[in-house]
Amino acid sequence: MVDGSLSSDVGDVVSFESLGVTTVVLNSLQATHDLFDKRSTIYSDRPRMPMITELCGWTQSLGLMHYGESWRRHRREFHQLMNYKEVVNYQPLQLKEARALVLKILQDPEEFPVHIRRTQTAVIFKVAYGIDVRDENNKFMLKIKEALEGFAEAGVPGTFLVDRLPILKYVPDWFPGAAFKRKAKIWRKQAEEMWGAPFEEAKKLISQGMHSQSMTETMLSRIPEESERGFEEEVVRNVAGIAYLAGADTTISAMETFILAMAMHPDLQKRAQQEIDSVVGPNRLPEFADFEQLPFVVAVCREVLRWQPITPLGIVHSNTEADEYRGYHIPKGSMVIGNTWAILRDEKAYPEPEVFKPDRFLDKDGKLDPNAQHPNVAAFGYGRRICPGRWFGEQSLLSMAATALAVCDIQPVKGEKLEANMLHGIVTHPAPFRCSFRERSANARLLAQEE
Ligand code: HEM
Repeated sequence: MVDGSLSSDVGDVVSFESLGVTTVVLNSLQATHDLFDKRSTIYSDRPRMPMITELCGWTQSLGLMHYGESWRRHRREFHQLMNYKEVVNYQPLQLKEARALVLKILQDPEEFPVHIRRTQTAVIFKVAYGIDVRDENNKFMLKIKEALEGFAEAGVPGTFLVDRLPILKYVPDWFPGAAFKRKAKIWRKQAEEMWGAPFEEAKKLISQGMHSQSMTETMLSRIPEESERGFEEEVVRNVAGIAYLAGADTTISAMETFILAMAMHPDLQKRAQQEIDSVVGPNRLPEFADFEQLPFVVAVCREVLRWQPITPLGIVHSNTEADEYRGYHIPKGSMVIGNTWAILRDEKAYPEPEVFKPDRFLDKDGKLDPNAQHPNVAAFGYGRRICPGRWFGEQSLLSMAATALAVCDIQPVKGEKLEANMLHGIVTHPAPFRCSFRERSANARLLAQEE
């Protein structure tokens, strides 16, 4: 194989090599299933990224951890508080914040992306730490912003030579060309503060009895007496921290895409509103128990996740053993990418894939069709690393979407044509767009205010 050159004509598996590292891209559901599910014991690692993990200290991030005992321990702890049964406990908060969100958007429609961000931040901070965070100039938010700037540079494999030549991590800081080590020192300190500050604050509030229930509180209370407290607390800190880092931006993107889709498709929006009106009636707003009778609204949210995948290339996996697949040799430590974009745009599963069409998830009676391919086959990643926050994320999207549909009409700004222009990154967002929000009735607004 030649450096950097594509080496496959098979189509749903592409492999290439660059600077000694093999990258394998899996473009079909079958291929992701074959490797990430059936061979999950060897395809659940993350690639080694010495700059961001070993030097900048992001080893505490569950999303970047190597597959092994520590990852399992963190993942188990996270799952215990975020599994599909437990997330029901967060529904009242999610609904309350969804209602506050539509009111803020109606008051100040131009800033709707800011309000979505603030809402998601508030929800996740409350759930993770029991702390109320309302604006982005809050001390925790500023620390996160600072640390994420470092992450944006150091977390892209290949930006720093040390990712290709890990031995470089041992050169002394003063060595010519070791600017990366001096940068890493600063970013490490920022990352430490980002993970540490809200956790310490939550602990302080707990000890003062001024604290509402949170993941941090529950996890701390479960630490057995006889265990090593320092290590156990570190796990708690890491698990609470990753909830915000992995969960906020992704959910924000989903809600932005929902608004874009509704503004682009007034007919579909009207249908979803009519469904809500007929099931929920004029005297209350949608609640989670209603979703069983709101198949079209649920289908709209599924289509949001499919139409513009939030993580188009997922998060890279790596293999802990050399392997063979469809005639390819996949050396140990390769970068293995599930091409979520290709899977969710597969014409066989999703005819006219570029069209926003919630009906693809419904049967002829308008019910959710169990035979339609659910976007969760790829939207939340794969195998043992599949997103453990997916139930929480789906609940957030459903609650915000249904509340917005019940209370507002979402429309393009007069004279402007909206298109799906996306800004692609690890997390994709719609490029900034404008739209208008009008309250559907004074009564609906009042119901939201009652919260
Ligand atoms: C619509 C929203 C979301 C999307 C599209 C999404 C997507 C993803 C994807 C693609 C991965 C990588 C999976 C893989 O490696 O194959 C992931 C990992 C992860 N997500 Fe999410 N996510 C969302 C919401 C959330 C939320 C709300 C939370 C937390 C409450 C969360 C927590 C995590 C964590 C902790 C990981 C790392 C798992 C690991 O490496 O073992 N995510 N997510």
